[in-house]
Amino acid sequence: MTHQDGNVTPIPDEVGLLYDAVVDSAAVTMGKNLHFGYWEPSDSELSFDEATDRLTDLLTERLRIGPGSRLLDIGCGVGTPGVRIARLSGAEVTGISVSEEQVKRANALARSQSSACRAEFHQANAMELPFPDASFDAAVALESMIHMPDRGQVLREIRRVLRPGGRIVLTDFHERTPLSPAHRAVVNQLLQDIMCTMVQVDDYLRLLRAAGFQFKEMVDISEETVRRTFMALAERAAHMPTEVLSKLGWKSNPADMIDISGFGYLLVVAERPMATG
Ligand SMILES: C[S@@+](CC[C@H](N)C(=O)[O-])C[C@H]1O[C@@H](n2cnc3c(N)ncnc32)[C@H](O)[C@@H]1O
Repeated sequence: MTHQDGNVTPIPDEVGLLYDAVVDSAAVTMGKNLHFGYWEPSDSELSFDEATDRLTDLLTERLRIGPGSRLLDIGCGVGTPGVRIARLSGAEVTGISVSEEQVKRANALARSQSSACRAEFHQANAMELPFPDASFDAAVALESMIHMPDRGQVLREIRRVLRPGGRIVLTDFHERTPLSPAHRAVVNQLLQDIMCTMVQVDDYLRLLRAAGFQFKEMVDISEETVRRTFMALAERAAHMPTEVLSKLGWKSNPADMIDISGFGYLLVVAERPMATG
């Protein structure tokens, strides 16, 4: 469905088919992590792949998990972040994605690790999580909320499957400053290409409260993520064989996003309150 602002509501089955279709070309463009990189000003030498792992670690620090914890990874991609978190934290990770192909690759990656690394992946829709109440200690949604048709519904589902005191740590795209009509057209094309939407800067406080979460932290990490990620993607796209590029089906060009400062990237942390209700 196309809205007045040009945004299109993603349909989970279609998002899954999109990721199935681009699984190989996305690996060439994005690498093994399907998310933005994170660079501090002092990290000028960090490669895109290192910077995407850095973003995973930034979220992991906030999850407060360790050996014996159970983590739900919502929108697990090809398993790179989930396996990394399992390996480095000792937590037991259950990941879900709507893409069957991604889940196959994620489970193959998990099997290639030592038996001390406990991670498994399933095809499932975050709008209806197939898990019992209070069955996880924490949840992470690394750049998957962007694809959800209803963020409020997903947050309610996450709250349900978290134990009291459990944390959700997520990232999302947001409109950081009002976009000019020309910039909005470029951003909307990108959002349509990858079947996602972005939020307004104050949406999360309302969404979290309505889902019964206690707000903990919200950081705008656009400065550390957006510009350099689009520079890296533009650089890769410029050297990519045309058949790989055409498989991705992008009408947008990452180079056009580099100077759009109104497109932002948010890190959000919330907790299911201890008192249940
Ligand atoms: C941008 S990728 C991020 C993947 C992974 N978190 C990473 O950082 O590498 C978005 C992921 O969200 C998943 N996803 C999108 N909509 C979903 C839904 N409704 N339920 C579960 N997963 C979903 C996609 O299949 C994909 O794995």
